Amino acid sequence: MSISVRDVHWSAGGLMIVDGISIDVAPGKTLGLLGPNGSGKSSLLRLICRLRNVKSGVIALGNTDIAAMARLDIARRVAFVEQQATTEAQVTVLDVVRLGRTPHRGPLSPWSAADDAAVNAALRQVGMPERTGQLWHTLSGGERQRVHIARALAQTPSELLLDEPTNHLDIQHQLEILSLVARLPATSIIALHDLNLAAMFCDTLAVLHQGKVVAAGTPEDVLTEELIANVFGVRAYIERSAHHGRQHVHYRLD
Ligand SMILES: Nc1ncnc2c1ncn2[C@@H]1O[C@H](COP(=O)(O)OP(=O)(O)OP(=O)(O)O)[C@@H](O)[C@H]1O
Repeated sequence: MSISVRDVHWSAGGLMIVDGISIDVAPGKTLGLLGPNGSGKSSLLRLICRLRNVKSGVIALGNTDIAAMARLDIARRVAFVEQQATTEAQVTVLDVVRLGRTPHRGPLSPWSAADDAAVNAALRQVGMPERTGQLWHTLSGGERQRVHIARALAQTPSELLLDEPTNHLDIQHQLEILSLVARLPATSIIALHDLNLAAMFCDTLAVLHQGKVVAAGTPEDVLTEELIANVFGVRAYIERSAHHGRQHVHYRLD
């Protein structure tokens, strides 16, 4: 496995927020992390890149327990696009995306052609190659989100963690970003609220509820009317899309 989470617990404020979670993501695959607000998705992503330390259990990248890895080695392979990530105001798009190269450069090493290539490729992938000189604070919400994704791509990660990356994006860019992530050679975990986009673009899904995994597997196995009722409290009708062949959720108001 590329990412392996084994019986991980994490608590804060006297509450067990990640409560015995186990998930695996095979190399190059995309896992969609679903669950209601407050179910523990962001907390789990922070544990996987060791922004937080597990209380118990093991998180491994490849065969290596991240608790035994140097922070720089984690940063060289794992990129994280956080929800509502902030960036200092007086920087340009190019400055932000260049930050993605930081883990790969020594304190004295000059900026290289490889760094340039990674930054330019990342800007192209999110459709922002013409915006390099624009100041961060003048960008729209969706443009900021795409620049943060470009920063993560410039890091050339082998594991990519995205916390609600479609926030603020118009539908065209939601589809483009998710299809880009699904095609990348990196192993990805994407926290998502849109069940239909998750079914379209993810190889597997894991559904969290109150800090536990309550369903995991292919979108077809996971997205059932019963699960949606039990976890999200919503009535739904599910069919296989005649257009893309994946599960499609229709929400019911009756
Ligand atoms: N440091 C902390 N101290 C106290 N409670 C915390 C802390 N971090 C997270 N929580 C709580 O843990 C729960 C899970 O939060 P988390 O952000 O992981 O949920 P989420 O599934 O990502 O939610 P959303 O879909 O709303 O983004 C929430 O109830 C949150 O208030």
